[in-house]
Amino acid sequence: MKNYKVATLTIAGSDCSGGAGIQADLKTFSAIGTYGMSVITAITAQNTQGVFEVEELSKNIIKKQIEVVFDDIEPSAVKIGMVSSPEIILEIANTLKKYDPKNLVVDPVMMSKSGYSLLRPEAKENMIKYLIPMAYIVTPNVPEAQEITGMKIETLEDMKIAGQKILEMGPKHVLMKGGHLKGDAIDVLIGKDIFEVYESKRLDRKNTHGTGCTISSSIASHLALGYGIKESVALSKIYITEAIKNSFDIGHGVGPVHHFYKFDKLK
Ligand SMILES: Nc1ncnc2c1ncn2[C@@H]1O[C@H](COP(=O)(O)OP(=O)(O)O)[C@@H](O)[C@H]1O
Ligand SMILES: Cc1ncc(COP(=O)(O)OP(=O)(O)O)c(N)n1
Repeated sequence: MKNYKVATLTIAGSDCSGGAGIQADLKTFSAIGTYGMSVITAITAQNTQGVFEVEELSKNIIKKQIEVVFDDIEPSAVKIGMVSSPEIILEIANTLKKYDPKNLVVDPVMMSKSGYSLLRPEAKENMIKYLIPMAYIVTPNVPEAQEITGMKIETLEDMKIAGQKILEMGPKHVLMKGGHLKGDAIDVLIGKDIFEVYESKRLDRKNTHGTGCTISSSIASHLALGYGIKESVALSKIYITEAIKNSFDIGHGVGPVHHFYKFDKLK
């Protein structure tokens, strides 16, 4: 099901190497079949080997980008990624409130795989206070869920408990992503009267740059297209698994996942 009249918006940081951030989000929106738009919050200088520098944009230009998009093309889903500072988070939350965005997916990005902090430590509080409660779904990985809840997460049972704690912070749903735990790649969706486990074999692949950005944008796209929450997550789990299976061995570090793997089969 594709519908390029259905618009999706990402509010996130730019990854000049194209594997994560805004670039991954826009590729995913297009691959799933929605019309992608972007509000850039920060420019990162990064590649497959790491993040080398970050420059945040002013809260004024972030606010203005959101306003002009919403005043002209109302997105059917919004995904939030890297938001870096307490001031940027507050500005985004206040601006979005005016538009009551549909299907808000909050990926609480904190650190890149290479270990660079993409969220200032003092911004965590605003993330919990303002963005997480607004979300239709929050998609933390294990280290992020540990930071948000303050609990250690080592098992599937811990993931369920942490997910429940995050749900109590106000979002409608929480997808606990289990890619950082040992064993198979198991994600858990928690909501009111919802408890679903999505399981796939752990793929022995080096090139997984952008997995978190990609699955959250895929969920946003599927919600925008009208799928329900369980189906959106199920289809996105299949999408990320195939994108990892077909990932690119480019660069000298952790290469990116393949957002358009489906189109290879058409050749
Ligand atoms: N090696 C892997 N094999 C299969 N799926 C994976 C692998 N690594 C991560 N995933 C999946 O990719 C998605 C993102 O995973 P995760 O690594 O937990 O988050 P992030 O990319 O935000 O750090 C999840 O659906 C997870 O299960
Ligand atoms: C600009 C930007 N935003 C987010 C991330 C983190 O992306 P993620 O999908 O978690 O992928 P990794 O970087 O962890 O591979 C990022 N790197 N850059």
